[in-house]
Amino acid sequence: MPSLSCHNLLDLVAADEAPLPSPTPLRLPRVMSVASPASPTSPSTQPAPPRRVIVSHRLPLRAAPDPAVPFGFAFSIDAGTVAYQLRSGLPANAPVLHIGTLPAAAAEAASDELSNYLVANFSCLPVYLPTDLHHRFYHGFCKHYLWPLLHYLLPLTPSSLGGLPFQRTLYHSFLSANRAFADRLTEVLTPDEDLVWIHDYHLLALPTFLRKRFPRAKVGFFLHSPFPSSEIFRTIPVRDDLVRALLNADLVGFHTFDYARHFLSACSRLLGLDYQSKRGYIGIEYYGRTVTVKILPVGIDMGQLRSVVSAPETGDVVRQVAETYKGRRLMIGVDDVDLFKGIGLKFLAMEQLLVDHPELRGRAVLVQIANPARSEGRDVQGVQDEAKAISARVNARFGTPGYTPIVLIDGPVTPQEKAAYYAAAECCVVSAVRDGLNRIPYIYTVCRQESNALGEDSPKRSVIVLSEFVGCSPSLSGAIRVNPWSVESVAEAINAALRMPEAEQRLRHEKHYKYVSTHDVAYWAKSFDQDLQRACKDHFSRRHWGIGFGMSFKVVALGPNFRRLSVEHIVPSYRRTENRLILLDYDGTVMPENSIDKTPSSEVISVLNRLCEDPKNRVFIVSGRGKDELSKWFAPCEKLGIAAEHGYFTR
Ligand SMILES: O=P(O)(O)OC[C@H]1O[C@H](O[C@H]2O[C@H](CO)[C@@H](O)[C@H](O)[C@H]2O)[C@H](O)[C@@H](O)[C@@H]1O
Repeated sequence: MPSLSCHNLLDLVAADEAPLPSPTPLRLPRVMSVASPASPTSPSTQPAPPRRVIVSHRLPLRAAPDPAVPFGFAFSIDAGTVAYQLRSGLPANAPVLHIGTLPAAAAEAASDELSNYLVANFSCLPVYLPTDLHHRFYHGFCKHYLWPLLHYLLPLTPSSLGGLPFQRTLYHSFLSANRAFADRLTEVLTPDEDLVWIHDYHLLALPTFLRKRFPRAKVGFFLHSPFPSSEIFRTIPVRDDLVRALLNADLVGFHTFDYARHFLSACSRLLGLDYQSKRGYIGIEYYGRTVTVKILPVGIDMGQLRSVVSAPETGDVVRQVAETYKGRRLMIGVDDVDLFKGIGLKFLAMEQLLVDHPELRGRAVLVQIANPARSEGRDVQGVQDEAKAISARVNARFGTPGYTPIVLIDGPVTPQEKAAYYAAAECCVVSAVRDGLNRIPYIYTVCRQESNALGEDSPKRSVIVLSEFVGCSPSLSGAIRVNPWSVESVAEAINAALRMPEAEQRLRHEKHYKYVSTHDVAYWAKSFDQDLQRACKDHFSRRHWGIGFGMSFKVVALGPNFRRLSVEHIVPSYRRTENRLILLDYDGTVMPENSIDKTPSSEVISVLNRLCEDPKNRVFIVSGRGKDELSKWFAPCEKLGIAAEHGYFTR
């Protein structure tokens, strides 16, 4: 029976954590009129659209140390983050509030004054996590357990490179951090108005904490990482908690059909839940709520990228790069340094290319830009060491004076320099062994199209060699798809790319550009935002009951006419009624769920017979149990109807 659950039980998960410093309640109005900096002010007669609360692990901020300014850091918006870019798809006059942690460098600056300053100037409300908790949450549970696992890396041995085995204490840190986000939201949320959009796997548990406090809150969640096959996901010791947490959102978004499919199969296999597809929407029925599943990959910020590509300094670098690699076949790769980007495999493919195609020696060049590592540990060091070792070996084997086949750039590279390399390269190689989406091929396509640095009239063309294990693969049908684990196939794909006739390159490029430029980040955000509103439209007409303890908390949503049965209601109705149909489930209804002897007691038989004696009654037992067992048990109740095996047999 639904009951209001104890408020404190969810907090028990943090029992073995040092208590979080109790946040001084922030003096912020629940509804704030902080509009997006880019937004025009709404006309005073029109009510502002609901506020959008964007929750991500990190705030979309940069922080440059500067002792001369208040708080010791010069803060600015980090326009390269999806959390910021998505604003372009939200209604222009909708207030926006970001919630997340400070940039790592500025963590020590935490204070209430800073919070007020960041809200007033950037619409960013920081979540302050104690350093140790933040470290165990992010570098411990997130980066060394959950993230590798979502990318199909099982921690087979305690010393596995990259993935650590599940540790309950780290999981508790993860929950504590998620709870701290919920605490912050609780201070400022207007639950019946605001639309909350949570981002990525770091905050997978947040919907449960939030739903517990605000049963009617409008909550969307987008997973930027892959959702792996349920065979992988079900190895997580707390798998049910995490699936239930996602189901506490109203809308759950994925980049690809496959990720959504794996999620649906995890719901089915772990919780026995089914889904329905109606009018293009996938819905999972969960305790009276319908959780909508959305499939739409993130896009890029076209306006921002265009301004980088068209900057005069970018044009200068494009010409320099073109000059440096004149007469060569230039390819580009840009990857974060982590286990899944397959940089080492890419370099091996480059070596294989030069072995198999001597005519490309002295000509083919791969410029590989390594973005700074986002994580720490032996795994990241291992990737860096391996990349350096393989490139050094290939360069020693095939390099000649003035010719270096693999140019590894692992120092800082400005967005303009990156754009210039993309614009100058005739092919882009992405060989990640697993990646949620990977927007590099999108950025490459746009840079090739929009740069005019090598002459206005030069025809636009590009070729992409793309791993089939990354999320953008299904949307780039003109790419040469490869299995990155097969070094020979990648080498052959690169060779095919370099030999592709220009006309074909142009056709493929056009197709990609058309897709990328129309499915940009604004398109994605707008679509998610609209679907979130649609998914929450019934919230007001339903009544909500919280049930379950800790991470298994969920909300039961009931229609307005739904009443809890009570003896006071039933008896007068029963007496008034002339013709009654009484359908009784067996296990858990007629007999207690936990009774060891499942045979109906003599009391049950007698009550059923008394009900059946009344000529106004028709009484049925409806059960999944077999017909033989039920007919034997209820032989003494001759007038009782039986629907056995979920109605397949009736008596
Ligand atoms: O390293 P983290 O702080 O844990 O963040 C994980 C990654 O987040 C971003 O990538 C993810 O979102 C991208 C856009 O949806 C998607 O292309 C990518 O596949 C996802 O992994 C960020 O861009 C990465 O650098 C982070 O590693």
